[in-house]
Amino acid sequence: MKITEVDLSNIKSYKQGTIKLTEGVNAVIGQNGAGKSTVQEAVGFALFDHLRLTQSEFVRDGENSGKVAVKFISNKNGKEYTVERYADRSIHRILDEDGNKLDLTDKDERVQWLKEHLGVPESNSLEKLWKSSIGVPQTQFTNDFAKSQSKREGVFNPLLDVDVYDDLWSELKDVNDELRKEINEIEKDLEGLHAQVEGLEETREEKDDLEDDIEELETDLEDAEEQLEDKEDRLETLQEIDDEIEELEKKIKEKENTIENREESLGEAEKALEEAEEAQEIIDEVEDAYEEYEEKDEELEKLRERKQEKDDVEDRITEIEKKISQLEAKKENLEEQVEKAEKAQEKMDELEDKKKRQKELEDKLDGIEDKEDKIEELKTDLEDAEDELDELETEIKDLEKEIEEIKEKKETAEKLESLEEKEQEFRDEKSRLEANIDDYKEAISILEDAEGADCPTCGQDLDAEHRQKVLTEKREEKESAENRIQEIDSKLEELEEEIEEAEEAQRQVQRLDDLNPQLKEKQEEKQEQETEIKEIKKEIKSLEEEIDSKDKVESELEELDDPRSDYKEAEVTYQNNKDAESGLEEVEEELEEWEEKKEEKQDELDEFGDIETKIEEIEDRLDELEDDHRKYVSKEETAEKVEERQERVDDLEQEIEGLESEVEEFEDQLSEKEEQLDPEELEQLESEVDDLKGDIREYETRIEEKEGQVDDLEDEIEEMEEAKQDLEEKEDEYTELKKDLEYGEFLRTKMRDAGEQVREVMIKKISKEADRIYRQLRGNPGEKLEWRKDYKIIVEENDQRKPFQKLSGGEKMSAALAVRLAILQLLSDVDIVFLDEPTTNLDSEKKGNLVDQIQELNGFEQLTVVSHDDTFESMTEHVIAVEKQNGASKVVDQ
Ligand SMILES: Nc1ncnc2c1ncn2[C@@H]1O[C@H](COP(=O)(O)OP(=O)(O)OP(=O)(O)O)[C@@H](O)[C@H]1O
Ligand SMILES: [Zn+2]
Repeated sequence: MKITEVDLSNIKSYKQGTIKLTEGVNAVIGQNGAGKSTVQEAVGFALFDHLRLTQSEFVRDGENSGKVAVKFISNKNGKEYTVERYADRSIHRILDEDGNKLDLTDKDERVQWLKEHLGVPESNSLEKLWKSSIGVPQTQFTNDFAKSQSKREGVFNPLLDVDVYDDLWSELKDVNDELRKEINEIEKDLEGLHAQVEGLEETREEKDDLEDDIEELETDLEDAEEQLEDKEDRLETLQEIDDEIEELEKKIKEKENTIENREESLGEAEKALEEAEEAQEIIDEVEDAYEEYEEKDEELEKLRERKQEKDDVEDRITEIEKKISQLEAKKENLEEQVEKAEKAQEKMDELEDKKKRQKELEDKLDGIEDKEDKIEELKTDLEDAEDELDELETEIKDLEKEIEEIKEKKETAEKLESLEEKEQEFRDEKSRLEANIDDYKEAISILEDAEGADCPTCGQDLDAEHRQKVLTEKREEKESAENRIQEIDSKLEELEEEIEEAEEAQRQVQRLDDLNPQLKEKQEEKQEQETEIKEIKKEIKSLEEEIDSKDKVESELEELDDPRSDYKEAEVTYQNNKDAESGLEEVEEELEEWEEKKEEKQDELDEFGDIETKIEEIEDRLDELEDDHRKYVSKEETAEKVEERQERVDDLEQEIEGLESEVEEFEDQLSEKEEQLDPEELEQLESEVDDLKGDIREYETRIEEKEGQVDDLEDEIEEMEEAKQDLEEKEDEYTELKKDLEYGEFLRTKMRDAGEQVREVMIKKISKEADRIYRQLRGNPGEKLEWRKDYKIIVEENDQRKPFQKLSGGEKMSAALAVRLAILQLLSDVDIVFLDEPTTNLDSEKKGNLVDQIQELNGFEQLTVVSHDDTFESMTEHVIAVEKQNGASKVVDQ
């Protein structure tokens, strides 16, 4: 097996890095902190399921997750696979050469697959093998050997696979203990079963005895039953005769009862007959009185009906009278209303003219008041118009004044042209003078120059005198020109002012073209305004004349004293009462009708006459007749029954006769039967039958009792027989278990011994190989290494034995390395190893030995050294240099 590539993304200091590894020795070289150990850690994480840190710590700071991908060649089939594992994400998968994901359903399957393809024995754990041999972390390398014995066992026992035996030994204890427990339980069961089976024979005998008793009892029972049958036959015959006698006696008694009953009825019937005959006699006496009473009673009935009719008529008359008095009240009320309406109408007629006059006057007054308002309005208008006129007059005056002033400026304005001409003349003169001054200056400067040849004025030779003369001349001329310019300038200043004034005057004069028409317009407006004022005044005057009559109108109105209101009041009264007249006629008609009705009813009432006296008379007569009438009524019914009651008496006498002859006949039959029966024999038989029945009942109960006992015993026997069967089975099982336990104990001892033996053999082999490697590393044939069965390392040098703790740092490193390499070679098919800083504490000679030795170690396909020591750089085939640049690890050389 060999790893070909380790690919890191966002792992620890790596953003992205790919480390290619080859067969043989690889050296990952770099400064402290460059990112070397990370490569080894990544392999442990992906292939061996081991990470010293938490996954989050493994992820590059600031990232959410990181990824490791390790490519390797399988031990099993030589194919290349890629194992991908993410830190901080639960993805762990294996891809084949074509990048297809292998179908491994869970962690167990994945671990199984990895073990097969990495060459790790099934019974070893990936993680433990990695930690103890393949990729031992730097800190752990020598430490494991310096630990206490039990800690050492914890590390190395599982590796040597001897735990299996120990596990078996302790598991077998559980099995044996379980067997012992079962044996104990069975022993207890057996004890119980023995006790149960003990009484079986005795119980069987008891049951047989009971069955004999039952047989005897059954024979006795049969005898008794036969006797009983005979006796009962005879008893039956006798009892039949006895029953017949009893029957006859009963019949006789019944008939005699009936006779007694009928005789009683006969007595009652005779009494009733007598009563009926007495009643008939009374009726005959009071018959006449009864008939008169009935007649008079009927008459009274009729009279009372009549009297009711009369009362109804009287009630009706009272009602009519009530109606009449209501109508009369209504009539009176209406008459009052009619009078009110008539009076109101008269008043309205009376006020009609005055009302009209009031209206006329009021209209007139309204007109006058409107005119007064109009005058007020006109007066305001007049004031406004006068104000406006004043304003116009002022404006006209102002305009006239302005025009006058402008006219005065006309002269000044007309001077402008000549002033401007004058100005131009001065300016021309000034510029001529300025040109002259320039000429003078030139001449003066020529003259002042001593070398000058000719005179600039006359052209003759310049002697000193001439020069002085001309110079003075020129200077004077220049000065006078300059003076003249000054003069001109002051004149020009004055002129300038005058021109300005003239220009201003000219502007004013031009305005006259506007001002004159303005003045004319205002004057016209003034004239219009004056006409308007005159008209307004005229109108006011005419209106004031028209309103002179106001006082007269007002005093007439006051005198009238508002006839319209009185008229209105009368009108309202008339409206409210005007319908009363027609209402009154109706009421009068109605009243007449009711009076007629009353008269009719009164006639009707008179026709009835004096019913009341007649009723009183009849009532007196009825009082007299009442006693006899009552007697008749009370006896009438009884009297009618005489014939019927006579018949009843005759019937009863005949029936009694018949019954008496029947009784005689039954008595004859009875004495015949009594001769056939002996009462003593009957009594005897009855008591014998009773006794026999008692005997039979007793036999039956005793048999039942015994049978119950037999049933109980049978159940008991069955149970015991079952227990006996159980007992036999349990005894077989017991023997079997005892044998198993013996074998278990045997196996257990053997296991313990075997584990120990296997371990010793393995450690001896490893120790021998480690000794070889150690000597090679140290390069000193005098040193010897022994790895003892308690996993202690002892080094012997020149017959001096040194335990691990006493070794120097370099010796410790070499010794630990030797043992670990030996373990790997002998215990697994894994032929790769990572060594993190193996040269720590070694001097340069030992370093050289180590490097040589590592090169030559046989049995390893791939060996990767992680180191900051550059000794490896010169000595190994494949060097991978790792460096940190800007906080990220980089593979710089490989
Ligand atoms: N999660 C992380 N993110 C970024 N950097 C990290 C993270 N964890 C550790 N490091 C840094 O990564 C760098 C590389 O660590 P590594 O253990 O690989 O160093 P090394 O090269 O083996 O050094 P030494 O020789 O000292 O053991 C260290 O500087 C470490 O501080
Ligand atoms: Zn001159």
